Amino acid sequence: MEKGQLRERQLRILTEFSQTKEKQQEDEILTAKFLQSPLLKNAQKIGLTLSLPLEVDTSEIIAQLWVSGKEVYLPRCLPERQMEFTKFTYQTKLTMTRFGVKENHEPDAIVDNNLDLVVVPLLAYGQDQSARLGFGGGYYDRFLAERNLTTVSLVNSKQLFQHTIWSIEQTDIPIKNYITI
Ligand SMILES: Nc1nc2c(c(=O)[nH]1)N(C=O)[C@@H](CNc1ccc(C(=O)N[C@@H](CCC(=O)O)C(=O)O)cc1)CN2
Ligand SMILES: Nc1ncnc2c1ncn2[C@@H]1O[C@H](COP(=O)(O)OP(=O)(O)OP(=O)(O)O)[C@@H](O)[C@H]1O
Repeated sequence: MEKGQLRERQLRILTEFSQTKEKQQEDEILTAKFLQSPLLKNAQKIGLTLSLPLEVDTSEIIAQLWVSGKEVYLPRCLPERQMEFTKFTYQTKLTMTRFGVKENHEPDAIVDNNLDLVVVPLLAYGQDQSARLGFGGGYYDRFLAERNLTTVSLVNSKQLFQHTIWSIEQTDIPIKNYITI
């Protein structure tokens, strides 16, 4: 299957799922599993996103990372599909982007891409090839291609595929670690 075709299908399925109690329950399980994950133990600087409703909810994770004294970094999109991470605290001023997520575009933002762990958002995850399907901007593939960072994805029941049923590209970076329900 072409990526674009599966992306459209996943957007529809995940939007529908986002309105259910099951989605909320899965978010809670994924949050708990992530917070207990050995990947987090020695990680101080964590990169993750502010989730859209159709994505795995990251809000409680961010709150708990702050409580445990870890540093949270959010991506911001730059020209030419580049991306960088900015430090996120309760005081950070955010502005809404056309994509629909808030980002820190303040001139004094603290930029740091040397993260200990990056939680990578997705629409689909193919277990057999550690393959990831995202929104199609190619932001994470470009970002990860330039660095050797530890990555993990949180994958709910609608996002999980035992077999990668879409055609992967040369530039797709596998996400080696995943946590699912
Ligand atoms: N919650 C969340 N934040 C995230 C991501 C994500 O997947 N989830 N991203 C994961 O990568 C980055 C943003 N990804 C994007 C992916 C695609 C387009 C995109 O297709 N833009 C269209 C124009 C849309 C518009 O401006 O109306 C385009 O460039 O053609 C934009 C951002 C960073 N932040
Ligand atoms: N490192 C790269 N260099 C040049 N082009 C790239 C690179 N990585 C990805 N691309 C291109 O960017 C486009 C979008 O990539 P892809 O469909 O994999 O995005 P995605 O991983 O779903 O999106 P995102 O990471 O933004 O969620 C593709 O045309 C792909 O070939």
